Amino acid sequence: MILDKIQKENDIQNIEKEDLPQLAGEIREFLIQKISENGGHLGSNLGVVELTMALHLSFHLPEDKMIWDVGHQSYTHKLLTGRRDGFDTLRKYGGMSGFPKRKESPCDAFDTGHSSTSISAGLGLAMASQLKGEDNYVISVIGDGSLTGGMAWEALNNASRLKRNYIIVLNDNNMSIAENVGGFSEYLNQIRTKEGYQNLKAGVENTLSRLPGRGEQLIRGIRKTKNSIKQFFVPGMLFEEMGLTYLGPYDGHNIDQLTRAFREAKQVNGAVLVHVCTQKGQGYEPAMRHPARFHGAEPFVIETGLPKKKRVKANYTDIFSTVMRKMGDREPNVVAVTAAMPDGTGLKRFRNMFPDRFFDVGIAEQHAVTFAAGLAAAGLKPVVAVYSSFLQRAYDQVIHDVCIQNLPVIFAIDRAGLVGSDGETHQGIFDLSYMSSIPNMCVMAPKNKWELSDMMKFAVHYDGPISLRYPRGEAYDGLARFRTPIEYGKWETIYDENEIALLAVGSMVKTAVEVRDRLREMGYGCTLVNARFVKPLDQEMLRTVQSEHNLLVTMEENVKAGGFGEAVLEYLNEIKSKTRMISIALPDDYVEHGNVDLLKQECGIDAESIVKKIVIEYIGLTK
Ligand SMILES: Cc1ncc(C[n+]2csc(CCOP(=O)(O)OP(=O)(O)O)c2C)c(N)n1
Ligand SMILES: CC(=O)[C@@H](O)[C@H](O)COP(=O)(O)O
Ligand SMILES: [Mg+2]
Repeated sequence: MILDKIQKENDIQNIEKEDLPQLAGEIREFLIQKISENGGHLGSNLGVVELTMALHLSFHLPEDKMIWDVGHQSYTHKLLTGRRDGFDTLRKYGGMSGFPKRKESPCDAFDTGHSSTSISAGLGLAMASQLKGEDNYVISVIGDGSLTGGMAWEALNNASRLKRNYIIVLNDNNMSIAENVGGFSEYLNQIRTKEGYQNLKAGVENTLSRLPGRGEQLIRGIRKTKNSIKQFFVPGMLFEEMGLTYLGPYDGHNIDQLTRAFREAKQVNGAVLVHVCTQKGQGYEPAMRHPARFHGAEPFVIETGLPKKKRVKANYTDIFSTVMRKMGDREPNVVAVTAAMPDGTGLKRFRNMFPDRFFDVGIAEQHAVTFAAGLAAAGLKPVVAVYSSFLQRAYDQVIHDVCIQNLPVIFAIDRAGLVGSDGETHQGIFDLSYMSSIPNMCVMAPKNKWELSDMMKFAVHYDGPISLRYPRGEAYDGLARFRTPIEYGKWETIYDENEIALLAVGSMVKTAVEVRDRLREMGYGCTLVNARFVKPLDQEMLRTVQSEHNLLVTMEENVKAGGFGEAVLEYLNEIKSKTRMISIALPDDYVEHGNVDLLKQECGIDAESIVKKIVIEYIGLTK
């Protein structure tokens, strides 16, 4: 196998040119095999095999710096930098990350995970090299989807300042996770297809030739000053006018063409954009046919492309999806907004039924929030469905555009809590803190699948900003008989006893049920409160509960700092409570990738760890 010859970075440069296509084939086979076992981002990785090979043939690592936007497509890069064995533990606890990590390899120049950061980071690295007088190359690889993010354009706007070489590779596969959206995407689309380009060219020439007197002259002038009219009228024009050099478009599966392009790009003094066209899922039929499903795949059967495990129970996203569909029927003012995640957030069904009331704004969380604020200011009821970690981007928009004006925007925050194999960048562990810190924001979390539906119904009639968070994965279907109506700022008592009171938020109610069962087996009386509202707190209930128990235990799947436990503690302090409290929450740290149950154990928020902690504390209290 040619792949066996790749033991470390730059080894690819010793492979014979005629063996490169075979190497590409072996890499694809390897990736399909490993991702079918462990899950991972298949489509994007299959799409960039030749592009990554060409980059590694053209640059020298780790001196040259490659930054992978989002980083979900960095698997071939990992393979070519000596991390083949890591694929056995891909995205597992303690194993290799699915994203670039500086701590994993000196060849990973910058950590990524959230989109549209690579140009800013690359520009920073290039500018630093310029200041230090270094002569290495810096390359940012960004997808067409990630180029819908405003941050990428903020960086491009700055790139013309650079006086040394800096290469931006636009990997254009005409897809985000779902179809890419927006004007720029359509522009690329037109250029990419030969027909589109020909039409554009003909159109431009036509228009110019109709200009009285000077049209023909203008066309001749353009042809003279640029080596072809194509170069002038492709997106290059846009980039060139921004002070960048544009090269392309190139066939992203042709290693020869790509290496020649990079040779040319290296000659440019300043920022240069190399436009490369690839096919998502290249080389694996099911991934080419279903790019969204194979963007991030669960383990699957290679022959059929079908998932290895059949999902039996509904997850929270499914429940949200159904609620939205029904709400769309009943509430004509409800509109839905997503930042490039119609599949992941479950809005696809709403989109299909109410296309005019559905907005995919691209990977643009900040814009999504302010856009929703605009919709709300005009009397509509926008639901922004967004992953917890991606909403971090729009903190100021939530404050400045939604909450100061007290606008009725609903934030449906999916993937809130530990998400598992995507790791640090994607864990949704801050939203309770950042949403509760904002005046006017109401913060809720459902205990089970029915409560998510009830909360959405409550939210749609609530006149102000409101957020509800729910975790990735299977929806809890326990505690079905506890379905008291949602009342603003009121918690729900599920079990009422003495001694210890568990005050649990959202996903932690399920854990609290288990904790309570174990404590009761040990002979402790245990109250269980579903703290539905994190903000406002149910102060009335809290006052009563603290007076009737010896120990309060708050439980949340969120970092401790600024979370539910701190809010409760603050109130207890305010009323000069003497009742002892334990806060079960995530540590002041980033949580790496791995199985969620394992991560919970590591973080001490699983039932067993909680019981141990409570018992030690309680025995100490009652001695
Ligand atoms: C801020 C942010 N929002 C959403 C996502 C989820 N996300 C990951 S990859 C992706 C699509 C990226 O499209 P593109 O850059 O074209 O890469 P491709 O998958 O096509 O290779 C999205 C929306 C993210 N990682 N970061
Ligand atoms: C790379 C990225 O940001 C997404 O593809 C993310 O991995 C999706 O996560 P889910 O699998 O939870 O939808
Ligand atoms: Mg893309």
